[in-house]
Amino acid sequence: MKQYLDLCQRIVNEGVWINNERTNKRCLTVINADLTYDVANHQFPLVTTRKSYWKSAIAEIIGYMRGYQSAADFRALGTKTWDANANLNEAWLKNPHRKGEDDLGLIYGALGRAFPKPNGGHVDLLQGIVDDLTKGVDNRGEILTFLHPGAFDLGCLRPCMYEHHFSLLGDTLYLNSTQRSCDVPLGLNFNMVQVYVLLALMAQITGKKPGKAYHKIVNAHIYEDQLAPMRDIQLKREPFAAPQLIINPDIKSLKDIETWVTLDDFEVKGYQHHDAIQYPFAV
Ligand SMILES: Nc1nc(=O)c2c([nH]1)NC[C@@H]1CN(c3ccc(C(=O)N[C@@H](CCC(=O)O)C(=O)O)cc3)CN21
Ligand SMILES: O=c1ccn([C@H]2C[C@H](O)[C@@H](COP(=O)(O)O)O2)c(=O)[nH]1
Repeated sequence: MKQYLDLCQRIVNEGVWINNERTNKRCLTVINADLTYDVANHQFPLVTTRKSYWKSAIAEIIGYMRGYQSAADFRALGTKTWDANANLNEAWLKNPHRKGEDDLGLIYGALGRAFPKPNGGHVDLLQGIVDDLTKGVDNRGEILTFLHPGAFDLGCLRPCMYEHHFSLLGDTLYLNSTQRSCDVPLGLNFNMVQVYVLLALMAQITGKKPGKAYHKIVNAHIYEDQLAPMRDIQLKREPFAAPQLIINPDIKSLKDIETWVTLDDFEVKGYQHHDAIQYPFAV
């Protein structure tokens, strides 16, 4: 939590105003931030200085692991966070590749679970990583990437957290996640949870111990209409102690995640938080 608040404060203190053409909003921006989550010691990085909708965050990462490409599937799992990008994003609505209501196109897991090969066919990157890690293999390239520059016009949004690199040291699993663009008040509140959960879940289904997760952010920003509530309300609050995330121990394979897992398989204990703050969302 402290590292999150430090980043927010750093943007307020040192950020540079950059005009963003896609959203037509100015963003107070810094370059480069490195966050670390101690998954081994259950340091769940949930924001406490406002109410965080952690179930939505977990629904997103499960949807990515399943290769979802429809906002309707994300809604069925328990989050409406992809509705605006599917159905209100002007550029995407005009894009001839959009297949109608709720279609997101080739985003995130739709690429990571069926990454097109230059010589034809696809590779399921996530399945390959799970198979290797289960056997104790780390080939120094256990990389789940959602980034395919040739597919940018085939999806509603380029992936923000675009790469997850898994590593084994003995039977301890590590994760390095990279994010190119980060909406710190809204997106990061979710992305921290997602990096933590991705390492915890991958360790659980491959029979490894979770170690640390390292989260690299390149462009970290606060949109102009989010600045006042962040600076004058959220940053004035004292954080509470970190809560605990409990994951159903019956989740034992990628198949389980693909077939029966729901948000009821995740529980947060001891979540003390300040009141909700509704931040504007830039489409
Ligand atoms: N501008 C922008 N910021 C983002 O963080 C973002 C995008 N666009 N587009 C793609 C996804 C969608 N994400 C989202 C979308 C909405 C919320 C949001 O509205 N969060 C509210 C309420 C969440 C709820 O009720 O479930 C929040 O207070 O956190 C968060 C992340 C993250 N990503
Ligand atoms: O997981 C996510 C997804 C999206 N975001 C934010 C970062 C930006 O504010 C927008 C994406 O806009 P681009 O113009 O494509 O950079 O969404 C996030 O923080 N986390």
